[in-house]
Parts: sequence; C-alpha cells; structure tokens
Amino acid sequence: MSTAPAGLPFLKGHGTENDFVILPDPDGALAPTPAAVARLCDRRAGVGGDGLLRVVRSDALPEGRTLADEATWFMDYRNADGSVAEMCGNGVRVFARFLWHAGLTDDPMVAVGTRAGVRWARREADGGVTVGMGRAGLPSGREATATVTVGERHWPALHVDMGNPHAVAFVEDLAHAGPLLDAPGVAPAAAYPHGTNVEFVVDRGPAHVALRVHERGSGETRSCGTGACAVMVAAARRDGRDPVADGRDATYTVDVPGGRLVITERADGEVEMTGPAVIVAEGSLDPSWLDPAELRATALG
Ligand SMILES: N[C@@H](CCC[C@H](N)C(=O)O)C(=O)O
Repeated sequence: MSTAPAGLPFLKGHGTENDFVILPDPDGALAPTPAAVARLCDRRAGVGGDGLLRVVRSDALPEGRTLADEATWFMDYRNADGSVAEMCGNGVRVFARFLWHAGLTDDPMVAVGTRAGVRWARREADGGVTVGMGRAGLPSGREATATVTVGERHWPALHVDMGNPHAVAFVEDLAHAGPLLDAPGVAPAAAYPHGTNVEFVVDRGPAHVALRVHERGSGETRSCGTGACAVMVAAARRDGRDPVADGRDATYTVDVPGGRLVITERADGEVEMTGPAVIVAEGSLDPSWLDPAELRATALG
C-alpha cells in the first residue's frame, strides 16, 4: 500500500500513436510552465508524450471565454517542448475520448474550443472518432510555397494552414527524408514566421497517400492529424480535385507511421478526419517529482 500523498491526476492517450499527456484542469487552476510541460512529456524521465492536452472549461480561460457559448471545454494544447500550438487534430479526437471516458458529457457529438476556433468531434459506431477540422487555408503569393531541405535534398512544398502551419512536400521515397532528428530547413523563413510542421508524402494508390511528419515543437512523430489533413488537401489539388469548385466531396486515405486516417474535404470546403482515439492509462503525478509550484497547482493543496 502506498502512503504517498495524492498527486495531480493525469491520463495518457493516443490517436494513431500521436501520444498525449492529458491534464484535467476543469477550473483552470493550473498554469503549466513550458519547463513543466517538457518534463511531463519527457519519454525517459517523465510520463512521455508528443504533447499535452490540458482540459479546461472554456469560461475559465481568457483565450476560451469567447468560445464558451459554443464549446463548454477548451483544449489547451502544448507541444512536447512546452511551446503553445493553435490546434492538434489527433488531440481533438483524444480530448473528446477523454470527455466521454470521464463522464463529462454523454453527447456523441461534442464541441471543443481550440486556439484556432471551435472544432466538433463525433463518436462513430465502430469506435472511431470524426473531427470537423474546419477549412484548409492555402495562402497566395510569396507565402504559397516554400523549399524544404533535409541534408543535400530539396523539395518544393505547399503551404497549407489547418489552424496551424504546414509545409507539404511530395517525395519519391519517404526514406529520403532521412532520420529527421533535426527540423528540416524551410525557406524562405518569412513564409512561416512562427515555424512550421513539415510533411513528406508519397502515393500509395488512387486517393491514397502515406506521410512522415516533423512536428514543430515535438520532432518526428508517428502521426499528425492537422498534418494529414494538410496532406489530403495538397494531394487533392495536385490531382486536380477542388471539392468546392467541383461541388463534390473528395475522400483520401492517409497512412501515417502509427496507423490510418480517412479524410474528406467536403463540397462546402469543410475538412473531416476519422481515426482512432484511445485512453491507455490513468494515474497521479508524484508531488515530490514535479514541484507543484511549476504547475502553480492550487489543486495539490
Ligand atoms: N500532432 C498534432 C499537431 C500538434 C501541434 C503542432 N506540432 C504545431 O506546433 O502546430 C495534430 O495531430 O494535429
């Protein structure tokens, strides 16, 4: 029997192996510093994850307050290095799975506030979760394209905005991107003033592609939902498909190292992504390991 003082509750979850530490903080009592997030996400000395999902009531956060009428819950997303990101597509599926798992809602359709606006998530009969990802942004002019570099190799890349930034490069072989230990070079830097996620894409068949991704703030990951949607839209345009102009939905299968996502760009321009969302563990953080002051955890008392 443990006599350790009760620590802060956390969960661990993943969507196509994009894995997250989930920190329930309904009243917004916590304010995790970048250093605390990086410690939590550390794969050797921490819980481990590609990012952190802090679950807060929208009306308890300044950035969520304007969304509170539409979305009770706000996903405060942080990358593994502690940096803040606007959106996380796999994260929204896992966030919704947490709300259902914790009994915070039993509605199969939930709205989730994010820094990129409100996203919805729907529980499917087969256990998957579909997320309404909003419309893709395709900047024009000098921001429309960039050059991505890994070692001696260079590729043209399309700028796709899914609430967060992506540079999508079609390559001959995913192995050409190398081990992706460092962030690929992206030029001109002015095209991405806040940095970018980079996707490398190959074809697998008609309307079927596979990707590798280097995530801003997290490194190479096994999946990226916003990245997969950016890839789907880039592949559709390359294939001459524009659902809004055609008046016809386009659906692609996008394989990621950690599984498979099915993505539709609808004739009204909205992008929908379906994939798995899994809660794998629940526990509590040992207060002697993570100084509560680092989380400003009034909840630890
Ligand atoms: N893995 C996420 C994206 C997380 C944020 C990203 N690294 C960024 O900084 O924009 C996803 O599933 O979309």
